[in-house]
Amino acid sequence: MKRGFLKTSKTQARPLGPVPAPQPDSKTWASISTFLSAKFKLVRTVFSRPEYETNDSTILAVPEGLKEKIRYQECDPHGGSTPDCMTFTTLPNGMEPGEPVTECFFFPGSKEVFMNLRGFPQPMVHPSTPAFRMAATPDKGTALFSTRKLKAGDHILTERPLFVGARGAPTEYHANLTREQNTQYALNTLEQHFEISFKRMSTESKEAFMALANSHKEDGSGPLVGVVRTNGLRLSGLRPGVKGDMGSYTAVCKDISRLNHSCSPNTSARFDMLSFSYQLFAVHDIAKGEELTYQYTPINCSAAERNKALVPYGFVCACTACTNAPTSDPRRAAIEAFRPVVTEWV
Ligand SMILES: C[S@@+](CC[C@H](N)C(=O)[O-])C[C@H]1O[C@@H](n2cnc3c(N)ncnc32)[C@H](O)[C@@H]1O
Repeated sequence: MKRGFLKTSKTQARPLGPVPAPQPDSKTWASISTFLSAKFKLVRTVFSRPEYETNDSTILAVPEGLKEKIRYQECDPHGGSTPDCMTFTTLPNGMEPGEPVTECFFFPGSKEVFMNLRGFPQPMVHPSTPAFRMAATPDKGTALFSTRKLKAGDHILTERPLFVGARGAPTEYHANLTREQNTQYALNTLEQHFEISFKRMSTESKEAFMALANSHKEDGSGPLVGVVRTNGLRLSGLRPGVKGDMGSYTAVCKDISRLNHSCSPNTSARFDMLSFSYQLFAVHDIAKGEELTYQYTPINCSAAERNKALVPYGFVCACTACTNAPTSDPRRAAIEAFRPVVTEWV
């Protein structure tokens, strides 16, 4: 899960929020909205991605973000696409009214990954007995709890995401703006793209989406970008020919996104392509009533490194591995040292 942000003094000191000029002149905004609603406008753009993965509270997009050039053609904000166009679409297609569907904001080629899957879409497979409930905690907001004793490997829940989208939107890079201003500009553009997907959601999905936590209220993120950054699970491998970070999307779920972080999580999620849904499994035996947890960051590093990575989520982890770092850190370092050997053999 790539998540949220921050109320640290460091962050608040960062001059991102009221940046003077990425609210460019009205002419520039007009050109963005023209771009979004354009039918035939051919715009050469650069891909500048707000840097979600930084381990500090800085969000940087450009100029390092000039990683990819996209050509837009006949972009239809109401859905549909051409082969080289960003796509706003609803998946799976052909669902009965009321069945869960996902609003998607895709790069070229991702929708086709699903449409070309033999047998797509398949029905979602749910666990035989419900295994979780959502409840408030005293100190960690809303959380999920097990409603029965679970064994490692047990299926806890299945759900289709509310939203799956690119983690950054193609934006124009303005040489006359500062790095921070371009970052803000990229965030604003991303918000506009997410708005298109949001408007396509059912009322129920909109309510569920906006009810999710937002730890990005003070860093220049718009309300939709804030929710996505706080709650998105990384979803990789959906961009043919694009590897690594640039090939991954973010997925926001009504229930799974309520899982709080632990450095010793007791669940793991997998995305099932054919049913376009996440399935959550227990990775340890779990007692009835125990909180279900998930890892937001890599966990085989030191407590200090983990908590640095968690800064964007706006909390300090108080799990036992963090509170017993002198004991836990060497153990995790030993596991990490051993891991490449295991990987080689499996
Ligand atoms: C994806 S949401 C998880 C669900 C969230 N608790 C809610 O109320 O919807 C991420 C946010 O939950 C909170 N959170 C998650 N794990 C936490 C933890 N271990 N300790 C304290 N707060 C946590 C943080 O506010 C974080 O930004």
